[in-house]
Amino acid sequence: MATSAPAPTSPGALLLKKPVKIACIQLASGADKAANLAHARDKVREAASAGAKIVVLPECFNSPYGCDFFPSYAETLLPSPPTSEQSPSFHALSAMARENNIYLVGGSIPEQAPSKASSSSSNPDASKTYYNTSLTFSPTGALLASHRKVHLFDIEIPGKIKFKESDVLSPGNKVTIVTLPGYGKIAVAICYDIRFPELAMIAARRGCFALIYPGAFNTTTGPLHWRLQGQARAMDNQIFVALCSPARDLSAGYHAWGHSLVVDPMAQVLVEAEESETIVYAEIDGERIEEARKGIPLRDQRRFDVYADVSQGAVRFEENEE
Ligand SMILES: O=C(O)CCC(=O)C(=O)O
Repeated sequence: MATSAPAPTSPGALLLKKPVKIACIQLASGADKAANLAHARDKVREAASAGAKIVVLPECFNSPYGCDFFPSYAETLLPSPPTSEQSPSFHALSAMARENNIYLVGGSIPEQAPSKASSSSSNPDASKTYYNTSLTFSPTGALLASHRKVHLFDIEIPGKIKFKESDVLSPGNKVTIVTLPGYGKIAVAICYDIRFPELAMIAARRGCFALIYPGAFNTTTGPLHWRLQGQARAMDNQIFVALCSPARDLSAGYHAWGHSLVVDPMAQVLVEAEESETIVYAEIDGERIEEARKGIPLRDQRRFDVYADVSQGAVRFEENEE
């Protein structure tokens, strides 16, 4: 992993080299992992048949969402590639990307890795570290990038919602920028990561054309902040933003907000789902980024003599080669 980055893309270059159709699959999943993977495969095929070349799945698409579920659904991803016993989801996602000739941002799955801490504890789970991890695959089925959720979802709004991912999960430690050959760069982060504008700003200043967040907001914070966060990250960075949620399942312990959406660089919502299973599509075009940046030229007006440029300095990031 690098701790500094190449110079940001120069103004004027088209960050998205050609228009592309993006799809967010608002997937209904349940407790049966194999069934979830099979269902995801059908829906990815449907999205690709409709012409999408970048397809996004939701956070924890192969399991119910909740701290109690992470250990039992977790898969081993390293060393990469894992065997199909270690990670059926890795192989299913790779096949979905390859079969449909698409870029696939594979939502997220619980990952388990050997713990760096001593395994002498009597608690068997103390020998493992768990992450909430998103895998992105190329149209050949090759893994392009892996993002471990950096900001864990630890909140308590009395009487409404309490969630503490850090009871079970460990945080990732980098910004993830993925080059999609033929198109340009996207950034991938997961759900609560969207609340930290620094991460989005770093990715945007490194030349991404879109920020992609598999997420699973809930029925308390969803109506308050989901769309607002998507529009805010788009507005601040003059970039496309896609948020992909699971469908809402009122029989599950966690009620996802749904409302998967795509926002343009002027912060206009191009498409937004309701709460049930669906696929939302948007045609996105790099000219829209240039238009937004020409009209409101934030990129030339920044005052790094007054405040720091968060995209420079001690930034931990990972970027694949084109
Ligand atoms: O930020 C929020 O309100 C929700 C975040 C969340 O659900 C998550 O990180 O999975």
